[in-house]
Amino acid sequence: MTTFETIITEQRGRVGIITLNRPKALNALNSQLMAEVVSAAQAYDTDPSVGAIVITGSERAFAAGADIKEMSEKTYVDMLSEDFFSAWGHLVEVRTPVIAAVAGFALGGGCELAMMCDIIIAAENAVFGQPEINLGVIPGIGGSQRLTRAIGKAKAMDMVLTGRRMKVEEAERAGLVSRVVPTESYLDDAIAVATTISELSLPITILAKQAVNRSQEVSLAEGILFERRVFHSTFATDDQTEGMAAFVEKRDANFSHR
Ligand SMILES: CC(C)=CC(=O)SCCNC(=O)CCNC(=O)[C@H](O)C(C)(C)COP(=O)(O)OP(=O)(O)OC[C@H]1O[C@@H](n2cnc3c(N)ncnc32)[C@H](O)[C@@H]1OP(=O)(O)O
Repeated sequence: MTTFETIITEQRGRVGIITLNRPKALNALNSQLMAEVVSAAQAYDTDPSVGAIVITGSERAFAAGADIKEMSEKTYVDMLSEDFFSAWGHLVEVRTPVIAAVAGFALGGGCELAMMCDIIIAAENAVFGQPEINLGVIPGIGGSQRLTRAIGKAKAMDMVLTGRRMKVEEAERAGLVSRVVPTESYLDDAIAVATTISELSLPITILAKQAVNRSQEVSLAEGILFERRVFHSTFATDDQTEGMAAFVEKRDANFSHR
């Protein structure tokens, strides 16, 4: 068993849950916390008993950003030689579907962490923003890129250049979040979505995630070819045989994740 200091991990059924646990600092993301998040996510990713991962914070803050106090001590050469923030990118290499359950502040690195996940389930009190401009810096964990892809250049420019915060209704309209749910139940709602995914075929959910993610990287023609080849490959799985047989026989599918 791995003991973490700044996160709590728990498995419920086939769902692995990672809870950020720096409440006094509103879950500010320091290097240790992010290393622990990546390590926990990688461990769940290689565990066949886990079919979906949920990353969450507290009702007050998903995460109020990268840790400003940690960064304030650093020089340009520190940042360059440490390649600061590069290690956080390993989270997007996780193949198992990852859901962000966001309540309260999701600012700066908090918003960027949510955007590294595959689905964002947001509580009614969630607030998103990229306020780095107020600190004399710019987003550094993908915010200028992923936010622009998620909500378009017009709104992303507005957010990044003014540092303004976006309430959840606007975030949903803009396409940043997948679902808005009551604050009282946001974590249960996110776990329910994760449970649904985790009970489907794991190899097929991995392929589905890869296909959607490919659309962010390549041309439409290349993406469609990639999708078709991956679709063909699903016919090499037991779960394709089972899923289609279950439909024909009018029963629930019993996926073996093979
Ligand atoms: C630079 C890159 C690439 C990425 C970034 O993420 S930069 C950071 C972006 N985030 C921000 O600028 C938000 C900073 N935080 C705030 O503006 C406020 O804390 C707030 C609006 C989220 C909440 O304000 P509130 O008055 O309710 O609470 P505070 O007293 O301000 O905070 C409580 C406690 O948490 C510490 N805190 C909050 N955010 C951070 C952070 N990003 N880094 C480090 N520490 C943070 C805050 O200092 C306070 O702790 P102390 O009382 O011990 O100072």
